[in-house]
Amino acid sequence: MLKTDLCVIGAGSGGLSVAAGAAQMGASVVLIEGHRMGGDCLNYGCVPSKALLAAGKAAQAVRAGGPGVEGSAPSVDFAAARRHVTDTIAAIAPHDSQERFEGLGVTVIRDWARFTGPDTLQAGGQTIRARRFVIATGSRPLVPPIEGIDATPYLTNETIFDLREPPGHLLIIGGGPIGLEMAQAHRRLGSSVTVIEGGTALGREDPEAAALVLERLRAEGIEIVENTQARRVGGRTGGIEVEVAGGTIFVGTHLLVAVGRSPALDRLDLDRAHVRRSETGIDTDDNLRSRTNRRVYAVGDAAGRGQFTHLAGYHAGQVVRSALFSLPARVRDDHIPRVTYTQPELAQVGLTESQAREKFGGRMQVLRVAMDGNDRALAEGTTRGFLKVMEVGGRPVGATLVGAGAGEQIALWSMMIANKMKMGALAATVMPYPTMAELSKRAASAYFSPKLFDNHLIKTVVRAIQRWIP
Ligand SMILES: Cc1cc2nc3c(=O)[nH]c(=O)nc-3n(C[C@H](O)[C@H](O)[C@H](O)COP(=O)(O)OP(=O)(O)OC[C@H]3O[C@@H](n4cnc5c(N)ncnc54)[C@H](O)[C@@H]3O)c2cc1C
Ligand SMILES: NC(=O)c1ccc[n+]([C@@H]2O[C@H](COP(=O)([O-])OP(=O)(O)OC[C@H]3O[C@@H](n4cnc5c(N)ncnc54)[C@H](O)[C@@H]3O)[C@@H](O)[C@H]2O)c1
Repeated sequence: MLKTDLCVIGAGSGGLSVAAGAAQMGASVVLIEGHRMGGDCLNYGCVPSKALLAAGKAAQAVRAGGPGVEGSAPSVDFAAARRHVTDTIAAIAPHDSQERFEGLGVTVIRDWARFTGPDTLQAGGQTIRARRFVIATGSRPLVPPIEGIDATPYLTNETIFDLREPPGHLLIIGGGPIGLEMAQAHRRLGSSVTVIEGGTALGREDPEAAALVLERLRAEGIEIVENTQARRVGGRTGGIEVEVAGGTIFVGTHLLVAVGRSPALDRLDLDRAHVRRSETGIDTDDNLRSRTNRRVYAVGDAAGRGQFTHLAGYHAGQVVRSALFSLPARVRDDHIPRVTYTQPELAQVGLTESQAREKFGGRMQVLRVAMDGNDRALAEGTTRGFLKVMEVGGRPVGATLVGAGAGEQIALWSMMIANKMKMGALAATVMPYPTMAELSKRAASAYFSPKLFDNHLIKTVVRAIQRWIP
């Protein structure tokens, strides 16, 4: 019997952050991982996908050329691109390793954990009794019950990065962030790509911003069919068929299934711990605490409140605060950004325009700045894109950015919204010239300009003062 203050199940983005934080603050911590340290983000998610996208971006830069440089067909070394993926994972892995966590004083057990009671679980041949448990087991690719799927070879995010040869023609079911990031990376590295999307591709995003991304993907030669449900799949690697509603058959060499993810909870024997599930994950209150077993918390994808590494990290901070200090930790979600790392990038924080309109009606105004008015964008030749800021009562309630560097620039709006800052804070900030960051400053100017420049009273006062001063 191992007794501990905190037992964390899952060593991915959320679990590792909880374990590191709690151990460094003096709690005894047991961390249990059934598969790879680092979880999905490091091994099968964010890291390999961004590394492959970077390789695709390099190929595209050659293909497209640039100011004064004519484009030419790139010579793509797929094995080298794949090496970049594994090297990037290897470079980050020590940070998430068993050795590092043991160095922090954490007891690491490599096994699948399952509850045996409300305050006990079993892993690695041991029973662990803990004051508090944190379920950080992440999510798994959802495989829809499409006819023929069991008999057809398909890839998911867990296997696509293992391909040794570029797919000749990659068929992708699902036009969400996974589907589209993989579509662009593979297209740029030389594959033909068809995306089959049941609804609207990037359907959660601002439609105007999503349209810019889709336009670019299509211009690069990716076939994207929307409002088309995959109904049946068949064939074998090299000759895969996807039949859609209406009877059309798409033919390719490989199939990627990217239709969403479901929480990984089935191995846990939750019933034994009296931990109830919700539709999307563990049923938790605003402290991320199970409503049915107060010893148990959930973070990250397992909490069913969104699927992002930075969200898992935010959850971890809140849980450490609550579990170690018994402080209330109401989680928010209005300040959590998200970025789709296609080129152009699409970034969102807070409410989209339509959500803000629905919530605030006429009290909300949209401040819009186009990238083609930004001097740096003109110099770089990256003028497609825009920033939209949804403002209510002098404060941003949402921001949408599409274009080069959108993921970096959204950070400013995340800070504004997280800290409920007013537009004046941005107006008082001096941005270096020429940078894309000036785009955000322009949004603040767009807010203040009418108040200053279209104001009859100000004009009258200025004229009066000018008449009086020597
Ligand atoms: C292709 C792809 C690209 C992505 N890109 C991004 C991105 O760019 N930015 C971003 O923010 N997010 C991205 N995500 C999402 C991100 O990867 C997840 O939101 C994040 O990994 C969630 O962290 P987590 O700690 O909840 O779960 P995970 O990182 O999945 O970790 C859970 C861990 O728990 C272990 N586990 C499960 N059950 C048990 C058990 N019973 N006992 C012991 N161990 C167990 C698993 O083996 C796993 O290691 C991407 C996801 C995918 C699939
Ligand atoms: N850049 C990032 O931060 C990033 C990147 C990748 C993944 N993620 C996370 O992972 C999550 C999962 O991503 P995802 O793209 O798998 O899921 P998703 O839910 O975002 O998109 C899946 C898409 O598949 C479509 N679909 C479902 N069934 C279908 C069918 N039978 N035929 C055709 N289309 C069908 C849906 O309409 C939807 O548009 C994301 O929501 C995100 O939180 C984040």
